[in-house]
Amino acid sequence: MGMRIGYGYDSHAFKAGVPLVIGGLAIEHPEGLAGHSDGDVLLHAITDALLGAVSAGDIGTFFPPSDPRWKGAASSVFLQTALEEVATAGYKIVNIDTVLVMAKPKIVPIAGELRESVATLLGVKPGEVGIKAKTPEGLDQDHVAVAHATVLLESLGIPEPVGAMAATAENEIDVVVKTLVGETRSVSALGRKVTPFDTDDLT
Ligand SMILES: C[C@@](CO)(OP(=O)(O)O)[C@H](O)COP(=O)(O)OP(=O)(O)OC[C@H]1O[C@@H](n2ccc(N)nc2=O)[C@H](O)[C@@H]1O
Repeated sequence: MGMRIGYGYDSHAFKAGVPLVIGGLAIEHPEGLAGHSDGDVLLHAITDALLGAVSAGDIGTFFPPSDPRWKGAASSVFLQTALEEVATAGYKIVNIDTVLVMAKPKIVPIAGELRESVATLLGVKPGEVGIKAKTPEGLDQDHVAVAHATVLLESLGIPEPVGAMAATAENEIDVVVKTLVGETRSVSALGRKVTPFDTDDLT
């Protein structure tokens, strides 16, 4: 059972007159996050963490900021694509952890709702999502929202392709038959050389 780790990061500037959406949740605030899409900094970081975990590129390679199709797009669309990449690679989410760096709004009072929203979008349990926040102290970045995300994946344990399994089984049956009829076995099922068994060794 293989495991893989992914990390994602994003930043967006605050802008007046734009709705604030974080983790798929609409939040009451005088400013929102400027972006080509809905500016959901948290979902963008999570999307990149998922894509990175399966070495599938990044959000910008799938959804270029230059492409007018993604203007004002809901970031759940990007997340959905990343989830499909994870499933196609044969993995599922174990847990995810995030850090939001922003002066305002305060995240702790809405962390429970954020966790529920992100968990629903990811198809995991709220207890498998971490939501934390930091004030950008000493960074002079009060006009910016930053998000970091890490994700742990585990293999779904999808068996080998049927053809390969059949070939292995055929090889193993061949070895068993040859052993039963007394033919000298010189190659194992895995193709490694095996020292021929000599009955004289028993005497
Ligand atoms: C979600 C979207 C929807 O259009 O827009 P926003 O809402 O953030 O504006 C985009 O996917 C948001 O893509 P994002 O990846 O954050 O944008 P950028 O940072 O500008 O990177 C765009 C592309 O350029 C690549 N890139 C970026 C910087 C750099 N020095 N070298 C690069 O090769 C990135 O890997 C990415 O593939």
